[in-house]
Amino acid sequence: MIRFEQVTKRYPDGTTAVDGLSFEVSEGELVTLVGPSGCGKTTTMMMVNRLIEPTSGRILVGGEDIAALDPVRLRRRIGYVIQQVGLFPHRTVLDNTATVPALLGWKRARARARAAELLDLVGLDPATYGPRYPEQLSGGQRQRVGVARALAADPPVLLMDEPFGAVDPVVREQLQDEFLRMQAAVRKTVLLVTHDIEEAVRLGDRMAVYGQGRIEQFDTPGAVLGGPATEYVAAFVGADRGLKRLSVTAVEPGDLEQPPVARPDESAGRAAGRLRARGARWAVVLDASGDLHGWVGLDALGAGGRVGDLAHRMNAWVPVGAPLKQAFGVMLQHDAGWVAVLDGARFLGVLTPAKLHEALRRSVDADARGVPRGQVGFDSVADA
Ligand SMILES: Nc1ncnc2c1ncn2[C@@H]1O[C@H](COP(=O)(O)OP(=O)(O)OP(=O)(O)O)[C@@H](O)[C@H]1O
Repeated sequence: MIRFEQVTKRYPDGTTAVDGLSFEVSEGELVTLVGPSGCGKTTTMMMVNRLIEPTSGRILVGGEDIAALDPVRLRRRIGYVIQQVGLFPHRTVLDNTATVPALLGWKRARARARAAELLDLVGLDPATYGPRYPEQLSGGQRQRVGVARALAADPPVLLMDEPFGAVDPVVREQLQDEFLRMQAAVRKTVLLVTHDIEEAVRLGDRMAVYGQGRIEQFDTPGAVLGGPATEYVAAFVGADRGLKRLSVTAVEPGDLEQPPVARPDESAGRAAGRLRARGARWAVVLDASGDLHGWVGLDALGAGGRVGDLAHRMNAWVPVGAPLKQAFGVMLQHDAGWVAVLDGARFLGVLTPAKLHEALRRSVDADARGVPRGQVGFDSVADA
């Protein structure tokens, strides 16, 4: 969808911002460009919508050499989100969002209807926020409007330059989550510039790690963390890259242990006997179709009666396909030695710290062997 062929940009003062860059972004793929300040990320991105012209080489978008296209028409096919959102202060949020459709000559009613739909998509209620002015929004909300505006004319390509850079870490993570959910639905071809390695790992289907004006490694986050191509990349991704892998490795059914099971209508005494026989201290409570009802401890079963009346709600759970990092977080939050893994309402098993470690090892080994990351990703989380 976006293809760089030996692209070099030299500024008039002699600075070589990018040097012989070649890479390709597939349709519907999100590629993050990450690297230290001044390494050429923004220059790379701005050559795609011709805000900067390359010195040599070719860039193709949708198979067409963009040098031959009218820049204004090209830009209408490319959404652009920047850190200083650049909303028009005297226009309402709704009109800001409708900017590009209006430029494209859409009828006012249609442009506004589309803008309302987009605000909704980025999590802003159009009735509440549409009539406001940008200064009446928080930084995170402004950022969302920036994304909505970029998507308004439904461009196939989205360029994002540090789109979540201007907000605090908590809001930032929230915006990233929302963006991933949205991207799973709209599947744009996205180039996203960031200097934050965590963000690059979290958001990218693949990531390009920049050295000075060059890409040092272009691969899935798992592969970059598991096998940095150069010393430089290893230093850049950091000594804690094992930890970062938690974000890109998914919980899979094969990682799970099966605790004893009790039925809600079963007598407490019978269930307690089974637990003792297995040397277990608790059981999951599942109904006949395998849906999770809760859990029950051996101590509670001493009270007698029916298991269903003694069971606790299961709070420590994650959907299958969730990143290990999320599972680990839930484990810590509930101070539990395990976390239940569900497929919809159906109970699949529990992830224990030992199994979490095994899963991490599996992903390191798989990447070392060059095996693709399977179904790892956030779409599966968003769908769950
Ligand atoms: N108009 C210009 N004239 C001369 N040099 C420039 C110009 N714009 C950028 N550069 C230089 O080109 C190099 C790459 O800049 P670029 O903005 O692409 O980096 P970046 O990786 O996006 O950095 P940052 O993360 O700080 O935004 C830098 O050395 C920068 O100083």
